[in-house]
Amino acid sequence: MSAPPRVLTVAGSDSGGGAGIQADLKTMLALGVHGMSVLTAVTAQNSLGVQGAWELPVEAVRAQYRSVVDDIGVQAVKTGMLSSAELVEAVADLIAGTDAPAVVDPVGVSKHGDPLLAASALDSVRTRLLPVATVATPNLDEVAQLTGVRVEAEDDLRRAARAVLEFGPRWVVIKGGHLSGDAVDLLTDGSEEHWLRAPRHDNRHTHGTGCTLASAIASELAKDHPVPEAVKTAKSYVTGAIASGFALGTGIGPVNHAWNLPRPR
Ligand SMILES: Nc1ncnc2c1ncn2[C@@H]1O[C@H](COP(=O)(O)OP(=O)(O)O)[C@@H](O)[C@H]1O
Ligand SMILES: Cc1ncc(COP(=O)(O)OP(=O)(O)O)c(N)n1
Repeated sequence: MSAPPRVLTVAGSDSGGGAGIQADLKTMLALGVHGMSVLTAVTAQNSLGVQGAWELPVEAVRAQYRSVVDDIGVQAVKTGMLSSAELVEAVADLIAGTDAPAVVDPVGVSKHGDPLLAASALDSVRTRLLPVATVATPNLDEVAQLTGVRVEAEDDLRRAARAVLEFGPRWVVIKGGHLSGDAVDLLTDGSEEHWLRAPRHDNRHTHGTGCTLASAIASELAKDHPVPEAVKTAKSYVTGAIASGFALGTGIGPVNHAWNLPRPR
């Protein structure tokens, strides 16, 4: 049996299993690729928010990355919570030396408003990480933090995309998940535009949406699909996962990563 495409997530752990490394690996399994992980931080997290976060030393992050890439190899990399400027810069350098597409989810804060990136790391995201991204996937809060552009309506998405592209990613997906009405995202490389529209599901259990979309894009890129096709497939996957997100704990439950499998939960 031949090996499936290999995808590496460089991200933090969510003890509740809805976002972070756990969401990434579940997404990768559901989309038929071999998921691997470089842990950057550990969070104590549940349906109510983040109760604590601890960063790993930069040498532990580098060592995990080298172990995976030098022996097993990767067809795509995805980044999530990177926590500090030092980790952002180390990961940007590692990606720059890897011959594989990189999906950068510039995670800033969790859905509950808990910070997952130090304010002092924003400049490193702009100048070191975004330039090595094949696809960057900021949400509207991250767009505002990184560029100062405030998106209040679908009409603002194009301006937001241009502002992010100034930092050098090849493509950007501006996620309109925090607007009202249809869930509309804009994918563009500055010349092509793809508007990705899905019905908004009135389901409060949406923990992990951003991690899931970015990991799904990385999984499809690892299968050698072009960026627009990869993002469209990823959008359909995350939409299905949101439609069947379920209650866990007393707060916001996770999306359902298994919704597309032969025996969904
Ligand atoms: N209620 C919803 N119904 C359908 N799609 C949604 C909903 N909320 C978010 N999305 C979609 O989920 C993906 C992740 O977006 P978003 O939730 O904004 O990311 P993040 O988790 O980084 O804040 C996007 O494709 C967005 O359009
Ligand atoms: C460890 C960790 N990484 C990333 C996030 C943010 O995940 P996201 O998919 O944006 O989902 P929400 O937190 O917004 O529901 C996280 N919470 N934890």
